[in-house]
Amino acid sequence: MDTIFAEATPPGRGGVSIIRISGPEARRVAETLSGALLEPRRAYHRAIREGQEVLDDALVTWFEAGASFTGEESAELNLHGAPVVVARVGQALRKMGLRRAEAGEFTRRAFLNGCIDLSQAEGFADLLAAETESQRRQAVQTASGALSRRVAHWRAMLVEAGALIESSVDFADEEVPEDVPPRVYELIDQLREELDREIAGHPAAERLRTGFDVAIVGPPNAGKSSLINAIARREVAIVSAVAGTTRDVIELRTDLDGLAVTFLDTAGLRVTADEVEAIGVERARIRAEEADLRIHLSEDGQHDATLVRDDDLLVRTKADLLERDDGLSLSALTGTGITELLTSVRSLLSARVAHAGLLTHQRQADALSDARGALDAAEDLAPELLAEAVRRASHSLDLLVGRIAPDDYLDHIFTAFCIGK
Ligand SMILES: Nc1nc2c(ncn2[C@@H]2O[C@H](COP(=O)(O)OP(=O)(O)OP(=O)(O)O)[C@@H](O)[C@H]2O)c(=O)[nH]1
Ligand SMILES: [K+]
Ligand SMILES: [Mg+2]
Repeated sequence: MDTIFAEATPPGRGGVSIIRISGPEARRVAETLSGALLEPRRAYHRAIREGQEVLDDALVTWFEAGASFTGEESAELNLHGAPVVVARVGQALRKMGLRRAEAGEFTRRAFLNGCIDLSQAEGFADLLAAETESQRRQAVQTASGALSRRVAHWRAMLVEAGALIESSVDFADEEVPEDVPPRVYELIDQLREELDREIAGHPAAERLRTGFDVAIVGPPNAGKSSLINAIARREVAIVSAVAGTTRDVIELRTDLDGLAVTFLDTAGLRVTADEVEAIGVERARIRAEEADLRIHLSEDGQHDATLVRDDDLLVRTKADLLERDDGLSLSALTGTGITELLTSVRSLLSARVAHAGLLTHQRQADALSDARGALDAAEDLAPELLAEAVRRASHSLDLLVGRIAPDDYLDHIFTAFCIGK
């Protein structure tokens, strides 16, 4: 492994910029710049020098191999947060033979050195992308190894089952059909149940991570764009008295009390001879069908029944014009009913993720489903085949946490990180 470096803080001005160095030369390089650093994990206040020239003064820390994020010897320079300082120190490091790290390379090294597994690396990537409180909480859980611990528990069950099967096969008389100890079936039963439960919790967990789509639908002039503007508290969509104003789907990303929710303003649903509007209506239907929830707006209480699903909200608009107001209604003009509507959306969606599991990525769910599939019909298998099934299930669990992982998949994960992570 060569020694790499990168700034760990975003480009631009700030209080501090951190340059991270990792690899066998980390301590030597840090000492060349700043003088002897006796103890690891201690911050030294030093001048950073290239020859006689002082580049900055900084806090310098080094970490011994085995006690750092990457698992390698590493060092950190806390510099003043000015791009020119970072650029100049970076230049000095390159002159000393260090290579600038690629995106995600520190995390990749942490993975390759066994400090974290693949699911944790995915957790770190999710944490960097997190925008809401629930996404942060979930990502921290994954990054700190919640899924890894669960997998270790399932693996231990498979190891026990495998050992029991092996021993029954080894000692069996060739003529007599071997008996698999009943404990094996208990273990497999329990495992199947636990895997099923975890797999069932995957869609909710993934939704929590990616966020929800809520489509606002209804006939032209129902007030859909007015509603999305009221939610955004700014003009994200054109509002006009002309029916058929909105054509493109307009997305508004929001943090709904900790939940990531994207509201979609859509074209008013009607049959139209206008070619462009017709495309808009078609898109509106598709996005409405794909959304997690729909808010059906209308002035008169009429809704397109073909698009209404179980939990959907049916809401009358322009409540300020209504004489009698029964059921859910709102006015984008006066603001009445909007907080209540958002509260309903929030509680409908959070009810759906109440049983979110630990599988936040399709890849993880696929691996776990493979493990579960290997244990189908275990009761009907001869001992050798049962042992093979247990091995296959173990293998799938190994893939899940990335003990075995194809290079291109690793590339896919780690390049999603930023430089310096
Ligand atoms: N009085 C009243 N008028 C409203 C309200 N909401 C919207 N309007 C008016 O209704 C008309 C249509 O509003 P839009 O928000 O453009 O309706 P839309 O559903 O997006 O219409 P399309 O994009 O054409 O499908 C505009 O003239 C708005 O000012 C409301 O709460 N009260
Ligand atoms: K309109
Ligand atoms: Mg509109």
